[in-house]
Amino acid sequence: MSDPTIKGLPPPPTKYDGSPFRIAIVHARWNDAIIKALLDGTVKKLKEQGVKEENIVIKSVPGSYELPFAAQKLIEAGKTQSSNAAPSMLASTTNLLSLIDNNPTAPASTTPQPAQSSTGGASTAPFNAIIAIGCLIKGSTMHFEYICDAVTHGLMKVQLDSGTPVVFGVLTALNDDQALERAGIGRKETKGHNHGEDWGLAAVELAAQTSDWQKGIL
Ligand SMILES: Nc1c(NC[C@H](O)[C@H](O)[C@H](O)CO)[nH]c(=O)[nH]c1=O
Ligand SMILES: CC(=O)[C@@H](O)COP(=O)(O)O
Repeated sequence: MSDPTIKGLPPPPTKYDGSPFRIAIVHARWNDAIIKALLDGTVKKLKEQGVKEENIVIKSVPGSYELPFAAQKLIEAGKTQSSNAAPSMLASTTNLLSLIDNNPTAPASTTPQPAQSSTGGASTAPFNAIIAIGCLIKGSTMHFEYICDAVTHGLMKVQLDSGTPVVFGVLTALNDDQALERAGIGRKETKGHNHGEDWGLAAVELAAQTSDWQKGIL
């Protein structure tokens, strides 16, 4: 492996508070010993930065090729949940008019509920970031190259089209040891570095920065 004093992700310039955010992780199940280590590293870092466990949604798909589609659908599902949790403005307006008519039988006003329930339960806000986790290991055909290319471009397209950050958590390893070392479970003494930790950091940073940028805060 290359010199760790040169290559790698330095600590973030700002310690971001993850507590307001809702993160979805979608992981492939191929090469599951490596996936499990990556997933553990990702969740550990998310929690270290304050993301609440109830606001971390974890879903799985068979393989990495399914990650872009799943990421797209999870983003849509998060937005659907959010709109379902906030009663429509029409319903609120109707109730307001009923109250003006002094109609005692009118239903109570349906003030839109906050995304975070009053009991502090799981948020129903749209996801602030998606982390797509997979592990592709080169075999003896070109299958590896085609999936790597499709998944990489697919995940990038999902994030640019949706405006929701999608962290690229896909290992593209030429052999087992490369994958094991990048999951921090290498067979050599050093064991390597768990890239899942980097992905958890990236997700909270992009969630925080995107939240500011959407409000015009630079
Ligand atoms: N060989 C690997 C795969 N292959 C499966 C595909 O990702 C996909 O699930 C299948 O072609 C059905 O659409 N997936 C990985 O994640 N890792 C591999 O090494
Ligand atoms: C990444 C893959 O699809 C690869 O593991 C499949 O192996 P093979 O090319 O030997 O079929």
